[in-house]
Amino acid sequence: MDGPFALEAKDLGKSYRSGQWALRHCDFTVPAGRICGVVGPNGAGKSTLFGLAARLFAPSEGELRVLGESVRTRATPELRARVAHVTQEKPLYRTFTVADTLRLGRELNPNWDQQTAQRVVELGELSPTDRIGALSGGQRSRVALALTLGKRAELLLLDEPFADLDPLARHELTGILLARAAEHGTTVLISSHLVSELEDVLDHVLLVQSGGVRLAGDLDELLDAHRLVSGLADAERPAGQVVEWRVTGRQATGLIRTGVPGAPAEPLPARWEATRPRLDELLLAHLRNPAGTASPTGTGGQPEPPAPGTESACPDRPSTTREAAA
Ligand SMILES: Nc1ncnc2c1ncn2[C@@H]1O[C@H](COP(=O)(O)OP(=O)(O)OP(=O)(O)O)[C@@H](O)[C@H]1O
Repeated sequence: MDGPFALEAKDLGKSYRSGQWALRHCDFTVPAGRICGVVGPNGAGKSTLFGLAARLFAPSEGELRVLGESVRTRATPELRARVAHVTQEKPLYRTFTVADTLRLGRELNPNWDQQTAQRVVELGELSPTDRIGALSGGQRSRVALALTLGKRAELLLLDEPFADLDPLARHELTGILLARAAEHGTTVLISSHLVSELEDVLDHVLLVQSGGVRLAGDLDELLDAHRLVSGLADAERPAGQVVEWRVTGRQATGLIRTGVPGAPAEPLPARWEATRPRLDELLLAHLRNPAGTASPTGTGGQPEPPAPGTESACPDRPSTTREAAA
């Protein structure tokens, strides 16, 4: 897909002082105006990616362009105003009141949207005189989101923004976020472990695993390019790249990448059933099979599926056979 891109990474890598690479050889793009989920296990490199995009630190190798500008260029106040970042820690001044905090937001941000910021705190029934230090974790998250939305930035980097919010608050704040993003064409990168809650929210996905980008692309195209299949284990298998394969008794099930996203899938052999996976099914199958062949950009070859009968590599499923194409 052509630009404009909100993010463009080429061979991006970041190592910390310990020498450990948190991200390495990452190539991906996120088109402007997308709501992009950044998902992956603990320690995968998601927060590091947000930190690079927010210019908290520089890449150790490769390049990352944010809203068309290299993150290696000096961060001017204008560039800073275009990006809002909520870190997992959501740092706020504990001695400030809610009103002080919003006032600071207004003074620091030329495009400040007081109405939206105030609405976010009022919906949480926070009083302007409440001290930040006396708020619960979820209430502090709400104030941090109020500051972020009030900034009216072009790119929102939200690292686990809803982690300590109750389901009602998550639902309500997601609604405000989406409405604001749709109205202003804002690009949103949002990391979360609550994948099933995100399916209706996202239109783009980055799956980060072990410091690499495992999958990246338009959500519908990625889902269209995969099929959950089930059939008899000894029958001719459907064509496609095997992401995950399980045999239980005579029954086989698996996740298969059927081809180029958007291209019609090949017809199934007789006696196989196929369904489009949900987002959580797609991601979990890829995550459970880190040696899988899925290419990071959303296309891939179609090697022969592996032969059935391989011993399970999954310690919690001893009676199940599971294979990932190498
Ligand atoms: N300041 C740091 N110094 C050294 N290593 C770090 C630092 N921050 C992160 N790392 C390492 O970089 C890797 C990626 O960490 P990161 O915080 O980006 O993961 P994450 O995907 O955000 O994880 P989580 O889902 O747990 O928040 C981890 O191995 C982590 O130990």
